[in-house]
Amino acid sequence: MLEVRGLRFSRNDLPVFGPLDFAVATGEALLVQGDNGAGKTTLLRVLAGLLRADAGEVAIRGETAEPLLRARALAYLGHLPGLKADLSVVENLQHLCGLHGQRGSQTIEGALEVVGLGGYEEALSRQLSAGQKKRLSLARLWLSPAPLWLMDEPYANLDLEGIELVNRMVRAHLDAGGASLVTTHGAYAAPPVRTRLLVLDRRGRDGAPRTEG
Ligand SMILES: Nc1ncnc2c1ncn2[C@@H]1O[C@H](COP(=O)(O)OP(=O)(O)OP(=O)(O)O)[C@@H](O)[C@H]1O
Repeated sequence: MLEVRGLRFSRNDLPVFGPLDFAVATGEALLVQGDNGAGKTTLLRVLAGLLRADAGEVAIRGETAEPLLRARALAYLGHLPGLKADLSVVENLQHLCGLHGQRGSQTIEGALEVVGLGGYEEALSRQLSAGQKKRLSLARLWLSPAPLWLMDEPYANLDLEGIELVNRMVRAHLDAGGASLVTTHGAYAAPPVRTRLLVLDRRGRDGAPRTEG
């Protein structure tokens, strides 16, 4: 699904990560681990095409990841929910599905039930708690037609049931032929699925990242 070769990123001439080489197959999750500041978010933002790498190649299903292909193939769940505060829960999902597309087999109402937000359809997103906002972002991911999920700390702000929800969603997505990258600094759970491990490490900045799995 995803193949990365020699991927390197620096800020103000200071290396953040890389060069990194890794691959994620269909049906697999890649767990990206590292301490605060190790570069996990930066890596996901580079893969999503939101930041430009200094060097390296990213291929999706064997094709160079040009912007249009990234837009079709990747769904990014970031730290910030990217919601419109004055739109309702349903309106937010309609807006996001308009921008990013929608899986034919899913409805907005169904996705809200999946993430435990049934009954909140008309609530404004600014009225939601942090965990409920995360659940709304997860509903957006659930509706996305993209096969590769980039999930930045998906467990943050979630209660135990929410952690189980993320695990169920990742498992279902992989079973349906998807793949996923999940960052964690280790304080949260990890999906109990077939998982590769990529450890980003501040020592990686001198060119020695550890890749396992
Ligand atoms: N917008 C920015 N401008 C300048 N430096 C940044 C910016 N965002 C991140 N950094 C720096 O880049 C490095 C990697 O940050 P990144 O957010 O990728 O780490 P992380 O592994 O996701 O951390 P955390 O676990 O705290 O979320 C850090 O040293 C951080 O200070």
